[in-house]
Amino acid sequence: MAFVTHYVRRGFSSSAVRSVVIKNVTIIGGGLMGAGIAQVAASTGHSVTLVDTSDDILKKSVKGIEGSVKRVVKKKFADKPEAGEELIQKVLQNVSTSTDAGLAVRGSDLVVEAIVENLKIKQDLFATLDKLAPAHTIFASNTSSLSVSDIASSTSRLDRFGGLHFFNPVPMMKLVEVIGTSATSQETFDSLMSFSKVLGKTPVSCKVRFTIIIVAVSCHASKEDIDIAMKLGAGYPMGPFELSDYVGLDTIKFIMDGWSAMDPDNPLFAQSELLNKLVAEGKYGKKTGEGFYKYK
Ligand SMILES: CC(=O)CC(=O)SCCNC(=O)CCNC(=O)[C@H](O)C(C)(C)COP(=O)(O)OP(=O)(O)OC[C@H]1O[C@@H](n2cnc3c(N)ncnc32)[C@H](O)[C@@H]1OP(=O)(O)O
Ligand SMILES: NC(=O)C1=CN([C@@H]2O[C@H](COP(=O)(O)OP(=O)(O)OC[C@H]3O[C@@H](n4cnc5c(N)ncnc54)[C@H](O)[C@@H]3O)[C@@H](O)[C@H]2O)C=CC1
Repeated sequence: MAFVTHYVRRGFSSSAVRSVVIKNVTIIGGGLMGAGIAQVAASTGHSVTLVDTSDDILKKSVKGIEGSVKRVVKKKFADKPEAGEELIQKVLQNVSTSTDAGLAVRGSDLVVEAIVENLKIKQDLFATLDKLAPAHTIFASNTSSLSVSDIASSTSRLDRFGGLHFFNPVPMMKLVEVIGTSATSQETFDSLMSFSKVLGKTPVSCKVRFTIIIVAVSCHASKEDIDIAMKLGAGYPMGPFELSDYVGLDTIKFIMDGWSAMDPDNPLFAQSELLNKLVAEGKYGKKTGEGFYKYK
């Protein structure tokens, strides 16, 4: 572990703040987001351990990382194939995998959690890791919709806990939302901001909402018409149904159910029969080959 001292402006005054230099990162969850976060962390020189529940899933994650970094290289190093090959090798060397989260966090400066969007499961994971990770290790959740304070409450390191909300696809999307709870220390917050910048991202401190997706799944026009309207009329790169398939309908349902539980009378969060049906049939979107649209 190392510290740097730098100056931040808060209001009209500046104050010296230390932030943890993050070198070793454990990422829990090797799905869409975890694999993407592992890729960008590895390509910016971090030593990454990617954790999931089985070796088969992890093999798929690493294959996905390799495929994605090759896409980046094809664009970025079109004229410099050797530099491109070097980056591919660097990423693959910097990523190791494990099915033992407790073991993986032992040498970590930062743990980023990107598992299923379920409060109890995230709390249980962090409660276990809290007992095993070194005292200095910062914990961060990539949650889309849950309260970071609620997740952190299962640990005894409230000051070293925050949200790091990346966007999908992680290698392409520049934004990272850094979320500090009322208990997050300034040092932790600054460390998460610095880490995001080192990854080449633009960190901001704010909350996220998916009103467009929610309005779309509750709406009665055809999905094709809504997607075309949002792309051609509003300049969105993907329409809300395409984007829902891209995010994962299982994740969208976790988010909507969570908000519905918090605000049951809000018609925006009313159950969508179509969404429920697709999820019940295992049609989660692009990752399973079918969601609102078919991808096979
Ligand atoms: C749920 C949450 O909590 C928060 C969220 O993340 S919400 C989701 C936020 N994300 C968005 O809104 C994404 C909206 N979509 C987009 O920005 C774009 O459609 C996109 C960047 C995903 C793809 O770009 P595109 O131009 O539409 O399509 P596409 O031709 O597939 O990609 C262009 C290039 O981007 C790059 N690219 C796209 N996806 C990539 C990936 N996963 N890895 C690496 N490179 C990628 C590649 O260079 C690709 O070129 P090749 O196909 O030749 O490899
Ligand atoms: N899909 C998206 O566009 C975005 C998702 N998020 C958030 O990121 C998190 C992950 O989402 P995705 O990557 O899309 O999900 P995903 O379903 O693609 O991947 C989740 C992975 O976590 C693994 N996992 C589940 N429980 C685990 C445990 N206890 N220990 C280790 N691994 C475990 C699963 O096997 C799976 O591989 C969620 O909180 C989601 O809300 C945030 C931004 C965008």
